[in-house]
Amino acid sequence: MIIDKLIEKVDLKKSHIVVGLDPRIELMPENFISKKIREGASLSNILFEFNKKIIDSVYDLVPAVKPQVAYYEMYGIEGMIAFRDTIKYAKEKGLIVISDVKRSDIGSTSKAYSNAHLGKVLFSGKQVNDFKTDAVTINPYLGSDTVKEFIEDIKEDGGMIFLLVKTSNKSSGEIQDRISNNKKIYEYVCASINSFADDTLGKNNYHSIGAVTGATYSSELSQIRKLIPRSYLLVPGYGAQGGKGSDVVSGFNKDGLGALVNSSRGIIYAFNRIGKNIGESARIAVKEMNEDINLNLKNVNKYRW
Ligand SMILES: O=C(O)c1cc(=O)[nH]c(=O)n1[C@@H]1O[C@H](COP(=O)(O)O)[C@@H](O)[C@H]1O
Repeated sequence: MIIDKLIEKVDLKKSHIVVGLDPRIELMPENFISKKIREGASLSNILFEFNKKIIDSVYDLVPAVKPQVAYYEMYGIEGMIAFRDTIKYAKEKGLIVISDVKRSDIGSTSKAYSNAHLGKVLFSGKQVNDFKTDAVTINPYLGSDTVKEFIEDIKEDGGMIFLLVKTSNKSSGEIQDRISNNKKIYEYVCASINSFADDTLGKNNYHSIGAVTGATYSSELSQIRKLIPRSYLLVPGYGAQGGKGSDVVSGFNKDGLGALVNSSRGIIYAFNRIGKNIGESARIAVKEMNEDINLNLKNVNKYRW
């Protein structure tokens, strides 16, 4: 099961970090782009090579990466080639890949999304789902029938899903914090996560249905941690969105596990702040972030190692 492999890698690397692979041509160093263009590189190759520099510099320090599909879709077919190649390469380097696709639709279409990213699609005896990954993000606000399609695939194949619970953006409260029958809407999502989780418990006592909860809402993070104690939390919002180590510790359990903290821009574009090349800067940024989170976990007696 991916959840157990994930925890194994967290322990091996002593890190709770997910590096977000959100490539944007206009944010990459000009000399990197112009060199690639001179060499005749395709757009997909430029995007992939950028990600490869990051992966090569951090794969021994972190358990997972998270490519957000929008940053590939916006570059058309070339972008999606880079998405496919990035997933494959990250897996080859021993990383867990969380594809941030935020999918969901009516049941039959959810099934197609699930096939695309977690399940199997055969044509003429060959697997053709190029984007097969370890875990995906899901938008649960369409209801349980849409989520169940993904759950069938993870039960069969061992993958993981992370349901959006309390997102990191400014207006996430407009709907997610609304109260109905004395409960916030996101609390209903937590209850549904607990009900979905049967039969997905791994050997480390965490199940395969995780939740996305932003670092930018620290007190909600702490509440959600208690509502879904056996779920792994994916916590974006560290760094570029203002989240700090002290904000994310409430997402962890007493066993020192239970949360993966994502940073994308703060790591992949760290060369702007650190002034070394893309890879070296990303490595320094990851080490700093690891130290920050681990130190804060020590302060609250949740440091595992
Ligand atoms: O599902 C996500 O990962 C996600 C959920 C959320 O509530 N907030 C959030 O920022 N994200 C994603 O996490 C990443 C954050 O990027 P940075 O702000 O650059 O670290 C982006 O890929 C976002 O799409």
